[in-house]
Amino acid sequence: MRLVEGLNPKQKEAVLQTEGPVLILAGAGSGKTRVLTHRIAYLIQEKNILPWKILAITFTNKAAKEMRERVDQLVGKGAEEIWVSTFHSACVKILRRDIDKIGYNRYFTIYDTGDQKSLIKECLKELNYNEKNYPVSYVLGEISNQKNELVSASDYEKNSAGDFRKEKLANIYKLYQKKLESNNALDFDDIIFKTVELFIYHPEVLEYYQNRFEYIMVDEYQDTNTAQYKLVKLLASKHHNLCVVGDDDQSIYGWRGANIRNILDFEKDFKNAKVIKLEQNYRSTKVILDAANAVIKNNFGRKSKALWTENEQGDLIDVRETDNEHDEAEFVANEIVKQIEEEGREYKDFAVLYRTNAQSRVLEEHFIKHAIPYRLLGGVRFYERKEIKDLLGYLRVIQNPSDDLSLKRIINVPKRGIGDTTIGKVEAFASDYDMSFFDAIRDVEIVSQFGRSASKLKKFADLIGVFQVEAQAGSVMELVENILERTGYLKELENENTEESKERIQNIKELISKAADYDQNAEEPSLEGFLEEVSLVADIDNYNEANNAVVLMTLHSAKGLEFPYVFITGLEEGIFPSYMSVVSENEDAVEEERRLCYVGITRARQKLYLCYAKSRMLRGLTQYNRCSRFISELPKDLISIGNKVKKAVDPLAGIRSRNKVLHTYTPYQGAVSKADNSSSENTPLEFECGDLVKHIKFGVGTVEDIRYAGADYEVTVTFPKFGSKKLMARLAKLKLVQ
Ligand SMILES: Nc1ncnc2c1ncn2[C@@H]1O[C@H](COP(=O)(O)OP(=O)(O)OP(=O)(O)O)[C@@H](O)[C@H]1O
Ligand SMILES: [Mg+2]
Repeated sequence: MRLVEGLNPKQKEAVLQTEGPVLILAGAGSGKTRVLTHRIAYLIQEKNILPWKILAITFTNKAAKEMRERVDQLVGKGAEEIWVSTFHSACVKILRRDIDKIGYNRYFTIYDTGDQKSLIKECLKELNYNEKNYPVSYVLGEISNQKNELVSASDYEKNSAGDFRKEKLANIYKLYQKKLESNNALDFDDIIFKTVELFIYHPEVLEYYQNRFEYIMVDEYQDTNTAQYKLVKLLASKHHNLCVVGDDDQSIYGWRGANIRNILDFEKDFKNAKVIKLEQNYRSTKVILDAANAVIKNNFGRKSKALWTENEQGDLIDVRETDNEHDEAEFVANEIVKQIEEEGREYKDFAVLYRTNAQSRVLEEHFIKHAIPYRLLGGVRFYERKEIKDLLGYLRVIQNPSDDLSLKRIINVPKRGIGDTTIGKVEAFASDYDMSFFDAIRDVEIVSQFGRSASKLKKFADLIGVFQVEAQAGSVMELVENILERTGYLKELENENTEESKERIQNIKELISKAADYDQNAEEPSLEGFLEEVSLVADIDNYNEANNAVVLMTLHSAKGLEFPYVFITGLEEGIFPSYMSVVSENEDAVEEERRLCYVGITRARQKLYLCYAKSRMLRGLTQYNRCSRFISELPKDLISIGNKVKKAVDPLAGIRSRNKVLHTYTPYQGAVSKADNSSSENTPLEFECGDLVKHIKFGVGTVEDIRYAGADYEVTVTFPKFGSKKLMARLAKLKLVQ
């Protein structure tokens, strides 16, 4: 059988065991993803299962695409009919068919974080709550947690009775949800939540999919949250042919609600589950694998696994200490150049990983200096740029005129003389009569009440009406070009003729080519399909292996990928493991960081570099951190300490002792006026507005305001549990949190 050739006996067993629940629990690089691909091919080719009866869930769209290509290679045609997608894409497909049953219509918009924030701000304003007491990101995080746990706004309200703060949060959650509904919009968490809701309230819909998906497979199962788990359970409860693969040691999304229990309790939840362990690693050298095992061994409460490999011993792990982040970046750049020149490597063989996106800037600078081509995943995303969001705003309104949020974004962009007062009036009217903004301005009689603005509103509504007709014709690219021209958006940017406007025009061109690309390649191109694709792209989806460039990304993004050479940078206490995990003294948080480290190490096939800097300037603050505990957990015989490491500090000595993070003070440049500063000998504070600080009793909070007050500063801090507090900075011993 060609399909199982080249698989080891355990992998073969996992492919052949097609019936009933199966858990493939295995360490990194043991071929889990490969097994899934072969399993799909086997089902189609050997078991004659129709491709459209198979559902495979992957973690990124990129992984989905790759899996489809691999299946294509293995079985030839038919692969396009398999549902291989992320949780979100699969659910959007399901919702587009039946969401009208739960009070939305199928042209719903998907809101990103920026949209969500705007909506929360509207809610706070309407409820008359102070943003300082209810910081937007905090509120959103809280709502997201609830949705991931399948707690609806009304359930949350019931649970919060008697708790003043929770009651307020419940009010925000309720209003936020009401607004989403009236805008016919879903946020990211809703996509899963609403699908589960649809299945529960409309068993006939569930039954349709239960019958359809005879075989279900889920990759990276350790990172599913409660809502996703419930979804899978519902879908699989008829045929029970559910195969999940995962590695508890690679669970790195606890902070996003992922529940490691889902994998550990699989055998309890699915009776007669067959558990298959894969123990041979095909990816990495012995040295790299031993290092990964040595680090993860320090976590408690894991299912023990013995990962081994037949691969060669390989190079020792290169541990580098540098003086600062620039030396670190310089080392990485030089090493890449050296490997390329001396070993005949290619740029795409290298990945540089870090804990937070902010660390990429210095690396980029040095790569540019050395003319090293690189691709950066993360940072400010293309679709979050103003001009792109404006254009998408138009597209969204054309597609879903109930989307008040997008409509308000574009109604006066470019300027067409519709001011805030008019917008306020229309909004009040629409809300009184429970209609959408667009319905109000589309109605001639209603519009006539708005005096001088009436004709402008009408003209705008007509323009959208024309675009709606044009959208039916199908070409998204033409629609985008028409919008740019007829609204005068492009002309305005051209007239501006600044560096910034030129860059915006470039971005717009990029959007046009994306639309063209979509028109050509989509099976059935439509505006709705284009918007969906745009909303669901993850950073990692933009990573293209064919590009010969070094890739820079966070450790989180690197999950599931592999590279011959891997650098992990910033291995310092307070950076990685993160400051929050170190100061919280919460062992679970440190263990999650350690799993992230395990993920990072196991991305490497041939050679691994671990870098740390004695000092690092990050977000305007210089820090002196000790070398990460993860380095000290490596056996000495696996590492070589490179030349640049100053032997004066033995990186392996005393690291396990409690680590201290030192910060140098940077002058505070916020609310204090110059006069105040010059008249004072006061030492500046180590934090400024927007920073996180820690208070012994209240915990971690956000600095909202700082005022100079004689020998000290009066600082206003909002704490998630305690609300807003005014504190004297030194007296209260506020400490900066990274
Ligand atoms: N039986 C095998 N023979 C040869 N190569 C294999 C075999 N099984 C897997 N590999 C290779 O090993 C590497 C790792 O496989 P894969 O990505 O499927 O592992 P994984 O368990 O999904 O890893 P991760 O935990 O990082 O997601 C890939 O390059 C794959 O092609
Ligand atoms: Mg995998």
